[in-house]
Amino acid sequence: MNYLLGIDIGTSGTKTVLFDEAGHGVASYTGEYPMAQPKNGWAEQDPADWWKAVVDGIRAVLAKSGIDAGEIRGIGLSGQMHSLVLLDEKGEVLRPSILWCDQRTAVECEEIHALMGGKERYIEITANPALTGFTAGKILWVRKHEPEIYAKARHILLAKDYIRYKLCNVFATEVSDASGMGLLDVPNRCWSQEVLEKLDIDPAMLAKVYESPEVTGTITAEAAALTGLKEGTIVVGGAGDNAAAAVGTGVVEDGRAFATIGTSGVVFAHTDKLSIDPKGRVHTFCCAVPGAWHVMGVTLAAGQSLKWYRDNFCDADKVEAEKQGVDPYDLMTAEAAKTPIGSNRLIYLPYLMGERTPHLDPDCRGAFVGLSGMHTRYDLVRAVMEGVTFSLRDCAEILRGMGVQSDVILACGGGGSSAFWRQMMADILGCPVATTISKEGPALGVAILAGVGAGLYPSVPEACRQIVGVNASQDPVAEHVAEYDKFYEIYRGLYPALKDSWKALAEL
Ligand SMILES: Nc1ncnc2c1ncn2[C@@H]1O[C@H](COP(=O)(O)OP(=O)(O)O)[C@@H](O)[C@H]1O
Ligand SMILES: O=C(CO)[C@@H](O)[C@H](O)COP(=O)(O)O
Repeated sequence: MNYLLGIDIGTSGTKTVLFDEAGHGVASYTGEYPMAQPKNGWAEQDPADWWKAVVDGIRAVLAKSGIDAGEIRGIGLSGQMHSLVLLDEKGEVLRPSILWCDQRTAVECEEIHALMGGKERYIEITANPALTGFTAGKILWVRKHEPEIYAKARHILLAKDYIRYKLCNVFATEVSDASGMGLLDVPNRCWSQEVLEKLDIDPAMLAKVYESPEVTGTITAEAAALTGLKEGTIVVGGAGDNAAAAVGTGVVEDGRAFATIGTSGVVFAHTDKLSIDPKGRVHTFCCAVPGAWHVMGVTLAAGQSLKWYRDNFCDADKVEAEKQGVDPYDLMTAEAAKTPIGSNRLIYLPYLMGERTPHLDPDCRGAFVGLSGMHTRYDLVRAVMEGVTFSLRDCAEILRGMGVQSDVILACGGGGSSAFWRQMMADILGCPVATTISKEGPALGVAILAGVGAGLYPSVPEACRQIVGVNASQDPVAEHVAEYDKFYEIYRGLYPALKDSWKALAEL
C-alpha cells in the first residue's frame, strides 16, 4: 500500500495524520502546547514543544496504524505562518519563536517602509505592506533589542521549516510560507535581493526556496531512529497552513474560496493571476499550486476569542460538559444558539491581539459594546461568535471588491466544525457555506502535495479532483441575513469610534 503523512504545526497544537493514497485518514494524533504572552500584544512559543509534538505524533500514528514505515511514500509539512525561528551555527534555537499574532514590531514595520524608499515600492516587490505579524519586522526587532542573540544567528526559519531541518538536516522553505516573511519577491517567487540589501539581511541566513510539491530533503538516520520513519523518505516543500488548507479543501482553481475559524480567522481565495489590494488590507501570497497565488484576509483572534472566553468565564460549562461527556464548546454554543440574533443587542469586537484585516492596527483591542445587567454568559458567547464572523465579513467584502468571487465558501478549522457557527457564517457572509468530507484541511493538503512530489498524482489540481469531496451546503436564510445586516452596520461603526481610545491606552 502507499501512504502519505501530513504534519501541521498549528498554534494550539501539532496534528499528524497518516493518509492512504485515496486521501482517507488512517490514524491521527494531536500534541498540544501553550502559547506564552509575556507582555500585552506579545506571543511566543518554544520550537522544542513543536518538535516534541511532531516526534510524538509520528510515533503515535505509526503505532496506531501498524503500517510498515517503508510504505510512507512522502511527507508534507504545514504550519502556522510568519513565526520567526533563529538558529545559531550549530543549529540550536537561540530564543523562543516570535509568533504570527505578536504585535511588538510596529516601529520596525515603519522602518522597513522607510528603508525601502516608501511603502509602495515594498508592496510592488513583496505584494504586501510590512505588517507586525510578518517575519521581516521580527528580524529587525531582534537585531535592535537583542543584538547579542542576533550576532549568533546563522539561520532564519519558519515553524514548519524548523521541523524540516530536524527531520532532514536541510535549510529549505517553499513559496507559500516564504511569502509571509516580507522578504520574498512574490510576483517572481524568489528572495528579493533589493529587500535583503535594503534591510541588511544576509541572504545566506535564509533557506532555499522551493515550490510546494517539490522534494526538499529526505529523513535522516537520526530522525528515523527517533520517530520510527524510514531513512530516505522524501519530504516535500509543503505549505503555510492556509495554502495547505486550500489544497486540502480543493481551493486550487479560480472561483474557489474557504473561510477558517482556527486560532486566527481567514477568508482565502485562489487566483491564477496576481491580484494585490493597494491598501494592503488583505495578503497576496504565492499558493501551493506552482505558478498561482492567493489572496486572503486575516482576523487575528477568531477561535482564540472563543477559547479566551471559555478559559476565563466558562469553568461551570467545562464541569458540566465533562459530566455529560461532551465538548465544552458544543455545550456553550448550544446554549448561545437559544439567544436571538444580535445577542440581545450586544456586539463583540474580536481584537484581542490587535487586528490585520481590515484595520492593520496593532494597538486596537477587544470590546463588548452594549453590555446590560440582563446579559447572561451565553449572550456573551453568541456575541463573541457573531463578532468573529462580522470580522470574516470584513475580509470577504474586500475580496469581493477586488473582483475575487466564489459561489460557495468551504468552512475549515475548529470553529468550522460547528454547524451553528457555519449557519452564522452563511447568514453573515450571505453565501452558502459547505464543508469538505475530510476534516483534515492542512494535513490532507500537505499529504496531497507529498503525493504529487512522490509521483502518485500528476498535479495538485488533478490530485484534488481525485481526493477532495464536498458535503451539501448550508444556505443563508433571508430573514437572518437581514437581521445580521443591521448589527453588522453598527459593528462597522465601532472601530472608528474606539480607535483613538485604544491608541491612548497603548500609549499609557
Ligand atoms: N466544537 C466547537 N465549536 C465551536 N468552536 C470550536 C469547536 N471546537 C473548536 N472550536 C474553535 O476552534 C479553535 C481551534 O481551531 P483549530 O483549527 O484547531 O486551531 P489552530 O489550527 O489554530 O491550532 C478553538 O480555539 C475554538 O475557538
Ligand atoms: O498569520 C496567519 C496567516 O497570515 C495565521 O493564519 C497563522 O498562519 C496561524 O494560524 P492558525 O491556523 O494557528 O489559526
